[in-house]
Amino acid sequence: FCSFQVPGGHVYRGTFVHSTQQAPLQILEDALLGVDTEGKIAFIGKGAELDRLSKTFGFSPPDITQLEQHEFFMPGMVDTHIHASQYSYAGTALDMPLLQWLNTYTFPVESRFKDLGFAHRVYTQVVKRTLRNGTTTACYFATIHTDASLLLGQIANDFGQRALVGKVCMDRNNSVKHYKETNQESQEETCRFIAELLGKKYPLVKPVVTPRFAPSCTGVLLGQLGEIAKNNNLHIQSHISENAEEVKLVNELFPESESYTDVYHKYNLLTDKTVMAHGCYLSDEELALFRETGASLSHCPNSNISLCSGVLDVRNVLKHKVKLGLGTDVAGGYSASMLDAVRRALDSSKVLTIQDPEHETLSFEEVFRLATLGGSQALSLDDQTGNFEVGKDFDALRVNVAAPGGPIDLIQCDGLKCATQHLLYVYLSSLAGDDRNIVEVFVAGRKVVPFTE
Ligand SMILES: O=c1[nH]c(=O)c2nc[nH]c2[nH]1
Ligand SMILES: [Zn+2]
Repeated sequence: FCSFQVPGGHVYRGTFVHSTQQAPLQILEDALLGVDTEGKIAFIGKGAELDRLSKTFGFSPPDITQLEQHEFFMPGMVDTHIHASQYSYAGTALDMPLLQWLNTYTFPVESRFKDLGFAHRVYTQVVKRTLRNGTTTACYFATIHTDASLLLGQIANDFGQRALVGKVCMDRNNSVKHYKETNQESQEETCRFIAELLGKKYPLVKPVVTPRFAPSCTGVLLGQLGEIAKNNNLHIQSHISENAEEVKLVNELFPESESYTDVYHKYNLLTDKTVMAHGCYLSDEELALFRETGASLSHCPNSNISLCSGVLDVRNVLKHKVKLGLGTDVAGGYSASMLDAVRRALDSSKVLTIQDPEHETLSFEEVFRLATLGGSQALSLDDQTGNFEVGKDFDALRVNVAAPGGPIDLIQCDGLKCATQHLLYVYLSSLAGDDRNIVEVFVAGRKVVPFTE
């Protein structure tokens, strides 16, 4: 804590809400939280401990930022799966199932990212939009284009977002001419992407090895990407078992494998730094393999519904002790906001309960954890972010539930002090709080929203 010094550091006083391993929702009323000069949480204590904390950490009362009534801090949200390139057509083209949707809309749009001007426009918009909506950490798919993917890394760094960035790999695609690589190109460009992105030494932006999904990659490429990830100790992301037709196709393309999960496992693509999107049709045996390897799942409920793909049984995934976070999956998911992912996750769980009253519906507290701590665990970044533990980076949203001009009327709280749990509930899951309620966003202690320019 010796690096803590006001004015370099910062102290906040007010209500903090976050999740821990033990509790999906912990509410800390009148807490004091100090951020050191490196952007890490130096201490978190009670307001009543002001004297002791101010002596230990060397700050004085005027240095403290006091939250207003109806405000709280929550951890920044972690989007474990988003296609930055597809933000260019988010909100449209949701009238087909996955494989036809890819061929008809997705591949033609993604092929345009050869144009760096177009890439710059879209990538700037998606980074700003997600940050403004409280995504402090994003795990991005870009496209097959190395230079445009590097540009996405630069833009995330410039705006101060924590990000994993993947140059997409695909050496199999018969539908859109030129939107594929040879096996050799994919391997060489992946190596160039990794070397150049790591060479930038961005503190919060890292490369992630990104085979698009098994149907877009030959076994040879999958094996090479497994090697590259292993040799460089890198994250891996892809898609798995999203849609029934896709699962059938994978069984046909990889007849020697026992399951979709087995395909990735054979090529060393399931590690404790792997995140796979969807997983709607995984068997219990496949989930057991996820658990054994430490690989995680990204639950993308908006996309699952929008493309009529399936409904992930999150409760079953959690029972298997598989790490799980939430993803927007733009543009299969039409919203880039993690608040939407929270609501869709709750709705999807309720659909399962309608189908089977024995199903144990997810609580809003559990989904809150998935959007924050769960996501950081799914990305193996929970040593750095996900909640307000001393030593982690201060990635936080300052939320004002009653923000002027915002979408929430706090009728039930008229004249009363609202219970924090009620405030969080109306903001997150029922009264559709949105970016108007997120008055400030911090990543690693730095205020990144409102934007400075
Ligand atoms: O939702 C999805 N979006 C994609 O871009 C994609 N590619 C393979 N599988 C996919 N699923
Ligand atoms: Zn996806």
